[in-house]
Amino acid sequence: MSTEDHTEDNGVPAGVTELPAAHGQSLDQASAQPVTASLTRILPEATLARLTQYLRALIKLKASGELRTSSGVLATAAGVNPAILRKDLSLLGSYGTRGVGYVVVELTEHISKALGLLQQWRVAIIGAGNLGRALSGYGGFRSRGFEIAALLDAAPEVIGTTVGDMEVQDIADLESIVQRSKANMAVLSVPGISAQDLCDKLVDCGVRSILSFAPVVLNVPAGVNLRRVDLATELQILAYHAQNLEA
Ligand SMILES: NC(=O)c1ccc[n+]([C@@H]2O[C@H](COP(=O)([O-])OP(=O)(O)OC[C@H]3O[C@@H](n4cnc5c(N)ncnc54)[C@H](O)[C@@H]3O)[C@@H](O)[C@H]2O)c1
Repeated sequence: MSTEDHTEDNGVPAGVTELPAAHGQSLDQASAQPVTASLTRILPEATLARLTQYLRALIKLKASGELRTSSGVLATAAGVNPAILRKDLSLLGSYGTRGVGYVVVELTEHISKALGLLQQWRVAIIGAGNLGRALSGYGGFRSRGFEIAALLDAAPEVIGTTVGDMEVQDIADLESIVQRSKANMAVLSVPGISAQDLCDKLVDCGVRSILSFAPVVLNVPAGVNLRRVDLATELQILAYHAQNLEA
C-alpha cells in the first residue's frame, strides 16, 4: 500500500527474479503476498507498487502537456527517492537519457506493458454488499483500464437490484456470466465463510486473477494469482508505527 521503499520486498530479492513453480500456495494472511504459481519472471513487490505510482504521475504529466521528464521530477511526483526510481526503471530496461531524461509517452507505455495494462481486464465482483457495491461504483477502476464486467450475489433480495447501471446477477449462474461478460479477473467481497468455495468456482470457470477482501486464508492451484487486501492489517501496522513514534 505504501510507496515507501521496502527494499527487499517481503522476502523477494531485489532485482528481477526467477521463481520456481509452486503448487497450491496459500496467501500469507498478514503480508498480502501474491500467490503466484507458475515459472514466471517477476519484479519485486515493492517495485510493482511503485510502478503504479510512477504511472499515475506520468499520466498527470502527460495531461499537463509535458513531453519529457527527469527522474527527479517523476520521483517527487510519485513520492519516492530518485535513486529508487532509477533502480526500479532499470529493472524494466528503461534507463532514460542523460541530460534528456525520460520521454513521457514512451515510459508510460513501457510501465503499462510491464504491469500488464495493455490488455483489457474485465472484473467480476462477487458479493454485492457494502463493499461490493462501493467498489462497483468506483470510477477509478475504469480510468485505469479495469472494466467492471459483472456484479454477483447469492441473496434473493439483492439479485436483480441495480448499482449504478449494473444489475446484480445470481451467483448460481456464475459460469455463464463469466463466459458472457468475458471476465478475466474477480474481486471477492463476500463473508470469509463463502470465500474459498467461490474462489474454487472462479478457478473452475477459468478466472486466473483473484483479489480477495475476505478475512481468511485462501488456497489456489498452480497458475492462479491471488492477492488479498486487508485494511485491518494495514491499520494494525500503522498502530505499531504510531506507538513507536510516541515512545
Ligand atoms: N479487506 C478489507 O479491508 C475489508 C474491508 C471491509 C470489508 N471486508 C470484508 O469484505 C467482505 C464483504 O464485506 P461487506 O461489508 O461488503 O459485507 P456485506 O455483508 O455487506 O456483503 C456481503 C455480500 O456477500 C453476499 N454473499 C454471501 N455469500 C455469498 C455467496 N456464496 N455468493 C455470492 N454472494 C454471497 C451477501 O449476500 C452480501 O450481499 C467481508 O468478508 C468483510 O470482512 C474487508
